[in-house]
Amino acid sequence: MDYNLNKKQETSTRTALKKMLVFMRDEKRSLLFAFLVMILNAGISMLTPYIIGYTIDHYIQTKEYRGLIDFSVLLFVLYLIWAGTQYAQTQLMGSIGQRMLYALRNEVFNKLQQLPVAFFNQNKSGDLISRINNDTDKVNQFFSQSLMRFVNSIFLMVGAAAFMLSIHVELGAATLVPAVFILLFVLIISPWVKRKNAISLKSSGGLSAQIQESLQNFKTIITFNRRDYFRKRFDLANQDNYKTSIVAGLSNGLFTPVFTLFSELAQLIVLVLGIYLISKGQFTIGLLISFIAYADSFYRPLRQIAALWAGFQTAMAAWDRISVILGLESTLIEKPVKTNLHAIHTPSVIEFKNVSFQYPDGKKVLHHINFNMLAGKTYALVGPTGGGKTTTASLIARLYDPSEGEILLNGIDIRTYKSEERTKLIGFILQEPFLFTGTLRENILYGNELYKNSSNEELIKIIYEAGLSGLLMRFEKGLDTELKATVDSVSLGQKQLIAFIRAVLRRPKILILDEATANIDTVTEKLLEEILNKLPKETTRVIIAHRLNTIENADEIFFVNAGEVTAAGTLDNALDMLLEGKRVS
Ligand SMILES: Nc1ncnc2c1ncn2[C@@H]1O[C@H](COP(=O)(O)OP(=O)(O)OP(=O)(O)O)[C@@H](O)[C@H]1O
Repeated sequence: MDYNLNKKQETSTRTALKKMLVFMRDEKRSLLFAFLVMILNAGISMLTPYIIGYTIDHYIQTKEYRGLIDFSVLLFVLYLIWAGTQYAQTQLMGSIGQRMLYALRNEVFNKLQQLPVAFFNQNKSGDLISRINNDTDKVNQFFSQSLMRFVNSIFLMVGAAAFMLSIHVELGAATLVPAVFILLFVLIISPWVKRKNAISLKSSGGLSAQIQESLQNFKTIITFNRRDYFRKRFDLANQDNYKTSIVAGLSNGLFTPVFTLFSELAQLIVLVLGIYLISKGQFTIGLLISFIAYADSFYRPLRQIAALWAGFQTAMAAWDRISVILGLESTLIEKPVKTNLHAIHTPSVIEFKNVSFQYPDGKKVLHHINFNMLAGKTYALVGPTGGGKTTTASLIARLYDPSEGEILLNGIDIRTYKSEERTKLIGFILQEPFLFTGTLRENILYGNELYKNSSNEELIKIIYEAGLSGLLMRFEKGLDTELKATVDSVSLGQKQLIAFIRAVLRRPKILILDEATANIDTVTEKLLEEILNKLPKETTRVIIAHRLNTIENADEIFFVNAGEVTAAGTLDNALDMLLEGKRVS
């Protein structure tokens, strides 16, 4: 499956909105309450111009000041309620927005946890971080700050239009004509504006990926004195971001002047037609004052919508970028179990049946491979760089699924195992082990359900029994040694030791070591070998190594190259195959 997020099609605003509404289901009650408060607020805004017009016509022009006082008190009370509801809706929508942002970030992050390795191969982490942080924030900004004003404006407009039409149908209709042009303008231009915003957000993601890449590789940059290279690349990404942001800004800025122009036109229509009607005796001054206020109540929110519309388009573009992640499904699904797990008795712990594999966008790495591995045996995978050893091991651990063929784990299709079952059975020490920020204890118990509640004393005893105490002693503060994910506080060799303890303590049935001793001194390597020998006798070991001395005790050696996995027989044979120049084709 193609997981490249930047190749995914953008969706229409309507589809995006529909998806967003599904996401808002948990906030239904709070939103309903906020909307009720909003209606009350908008209702008061609608009523006050009418009361003012009424007061002018009935009490000021007739000089009945008693009524003027009563209506002034009424207006004051209404303004107080208006202020209270204004505050309440800001608070309500602000907290709904924050809750949604929290839930949205969680949802995106959880989705990332479910996606397979292929997804992370195809997307840059900087861009993903930008989607989780920047894009969710754009959506939140719209929700917490603009949505309320947006809806409020719509209520005000509908109310104002209704009042205008009920006071004088012809004058009301004439006042609303410019709004029709505004609507047409919005319909025509919005998709283009959204696209410009999407390009700008994509470029922000690219910039973030660029920053992340150079921060991650700062040592190489300094060693090769290639600061200029990364500066240039950064400069290019920054320029692109600058240009696309300017275009997005310009397109966003189109709404306000057009809206303002048409709303001024509407005011002009009201004044000219209104005065004409008064001169004909068909309208009163009080009604005209109310009418002007209503026209303002209609077009002021419209101008506000103009300002918010750009934010809405940005939020929709950001939402698109988030929802493509949420819409992804892992292709590494669990197949329904076809066979009773206990019914199968096979000596093969792993079996490749006619397996072919190709990376998305990559070439075919394995062609119709068949081999099997027996319980308790040690297997070595050797071959030239880029030959396909790590790929073969990754398939054993189901980091990917074969493009063709089948892999059996204990005689059953590996795809039928639940991920927790499978990871319990298979331990994989990667070429570049990753440590998390935390203590050594936390790092070695990562993903270990067996000992997660053991005390330090119990754990030390377990480590001792597993023969791992020699490795633990390499760390001055033992299990309490503080480790950091980003800082080189531990050497690569030490990281490999930690990954080794981590994998062995999970007591897997298959232990895969991918160049796991490449950065370890010979004495420690001997120690690792002893530990490997101490593993329960049914544990299958799969060792990938370039240093042939590490695999001399293997029961079987597979030569992996040019799409093939061939049993090499003896170590000498494997050496010959390597020297015979059987390089990657
Ligand atoms: N994530 C990936 N996407 C696309 N192609 C990949 C990916 N990982 C590896 N490859 C390609 O697959 C082929 C086999 O790579 P693999 O890492 O399995 O080789 P290897 O034998 O383990 O090499 P090494 O000894 O250097 O670790 C190479 O041509 C490599 O470029």
